[in-house]
Amino acid sequence: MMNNAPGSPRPGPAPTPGRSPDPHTTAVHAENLTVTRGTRTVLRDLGFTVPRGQITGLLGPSGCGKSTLMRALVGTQAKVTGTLDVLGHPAGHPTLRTRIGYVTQAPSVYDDLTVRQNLDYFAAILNPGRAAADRRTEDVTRAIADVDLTTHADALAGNLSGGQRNRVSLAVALLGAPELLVLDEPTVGLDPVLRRDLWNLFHDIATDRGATLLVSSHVMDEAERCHRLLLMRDGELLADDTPDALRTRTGAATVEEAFLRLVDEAKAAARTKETTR
Ligand SMILES: Nc1ncnc2c1ncn2[C@@H]1O[C@H](COP(=O)(O)OP(=O)(O)OP(=O)(O)O)[C@@H](O)[C@H]1O
Repeated sequence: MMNNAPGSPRPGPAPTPGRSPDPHTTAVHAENLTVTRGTRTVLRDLGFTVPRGQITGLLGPSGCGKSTLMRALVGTQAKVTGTLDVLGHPAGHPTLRTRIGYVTQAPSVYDDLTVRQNLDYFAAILNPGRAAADRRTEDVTRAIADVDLTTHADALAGNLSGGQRNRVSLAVALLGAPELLVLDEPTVGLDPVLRRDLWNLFHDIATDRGATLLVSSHVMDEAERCHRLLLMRDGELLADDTPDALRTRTGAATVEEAFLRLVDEAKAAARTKETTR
């Protein structure tokens, strides 16, 4: 749990025992989560939980605060206040480093190394020493196959397409078999076949490995592929529900339509509040 003073440079542990849901079933728990960037409050008073072993989609228009929320979760965002627990620890806790895989929007790969060399490098950081050499080779080969880059394993990362480079970053995140994968818009720039294959991989990772995935997107049709959704707009949470429940509750045929109805409801509520002041 975390209750940071505004302006603190990093989320720091300040446990409040007994208030969080069971960390065996809950991967992320947030209460009154607020983030300031510069002089702007970009996340306002968020409260939600992310269940373990499922895919939760973080959806909302560009600039609504998805990346900021992900940065707060992995402990790289300053000026975070409120409660944010991740895998039973305050966000940013050192023991979380090897338990979370985080893929940013900008692929973090070395252009002058091949795909395999990139993976070998990160595998050596995760599992150093000669004794782990065989395990590293296995892990690297599996991660490259997971993201469907086996035929490009010996290509220089600098010669790959944008989508392929994104997949190298994803393979790096998969190396340590993380319990929580935080993926910031992983399907941007991918063709429909690769998008489908990646979503199938996300489901395999959740089902076969029991991992939790938090995947951001501003493409609403990807919402239908998630077990649960966090719908955001302007730094606020509009909904925390399953796609089915959202459609039923709003009487909408699609999640996109449900989102638009929730936006209209929020605007109407804000107008009512304004006129009754
Ligand atoms: N360094 C910064 N200083 C001040 N404001 C910032 C900074 N970085 C981002 N912001 C603002 O914070 C808000 C949330 O940005 P964020 O990148 O989290 O949105 P997003 O939903 O991930 O957008 P996208 O889908 O385009 O990546 C935006 O309004 C953005 O302008």
